[in-house]
Amino acid sequence: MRAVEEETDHRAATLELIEATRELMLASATTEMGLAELHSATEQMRAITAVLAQRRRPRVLRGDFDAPARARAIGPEAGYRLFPFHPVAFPMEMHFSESGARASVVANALFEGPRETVHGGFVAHILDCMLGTLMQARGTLALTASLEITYHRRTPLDEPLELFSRIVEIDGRKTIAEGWIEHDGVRTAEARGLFIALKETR
Ligand SMILES: CCCCCCCCCCCC(=O)SCCNC(=O)CCNC(=O)[C@H](O)C(C)(C)COP(=O)(O)OP(=O)(O)OC[C@H]1O[C@@H](n2cnc3c(N)ncnc32)[C@H](O)[C@@H]1OP(=O)(O)O
Repeated sequence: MRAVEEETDHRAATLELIEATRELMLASATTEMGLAELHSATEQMRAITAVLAQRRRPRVLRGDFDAPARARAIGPEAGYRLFPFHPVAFPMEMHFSESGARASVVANALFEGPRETVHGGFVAHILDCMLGTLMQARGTLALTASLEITYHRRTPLDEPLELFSRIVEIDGRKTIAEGWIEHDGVRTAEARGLFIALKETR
């Protein structure tokens, strides 16, 4: 068990490590260096993995459930970073208003599906995050029961994208939320999700 101060330092250091991991993933996936550099980099990476793997937790660290609600209480100027400890999750920071949420992102080469286009599965991931985290920001522990995605046009890589979500309807445990992605003011994809509030408390 770590002391509180040490725990804070440890989480901050983990955040930096994860950021460096994201940079490494992009550099690895796109490098054009020669054979010698590739072999040497692979050896160095395996050595780092061996050090980190000496002591592991079973799951990835996660943020506090109430953190999005705290950001929403402050207002749109407060940012909430999703899955900051997870190098594979899409990096995004959400801003909440009374009725909805928004975020600005750029998808790099790691998220490519069709050429120059964000993979449809990542589009769904991004939109599910926009809807699910909006639910969380409203203090509701709910899971996605269904998610319908409409791909209107390609969502481009390496371009600024604007993400939006809002609540459409609440009926007891059921909430319908919708979200969409815009590029240059044009909607590329949209989602409509049904969320069911869990009976149990956390
Ligand atoms: C600490 C950090 C934590 C952090 C936690 C952060 C969570 C963020 C979530 C992010 C989003 C995700 O990725 S979520 C992950 C992907 N989703 C999942 O794995 C969910 C898997 N499905 C389930 O677990 C379950 O099916 C639930 C929970 C969705 C619903 O089960 P249930 O609770 O037993 O509810 P049930 O009684 O069946 O249904 C309640 C009402 O909803 C209706 N209903 C249920 N499913 C559907 C459906 N697909 N389409 C239409 N209607 C449906 C029923 O007809 C019923 O209506 P009526 O008879 O009342 O009219």
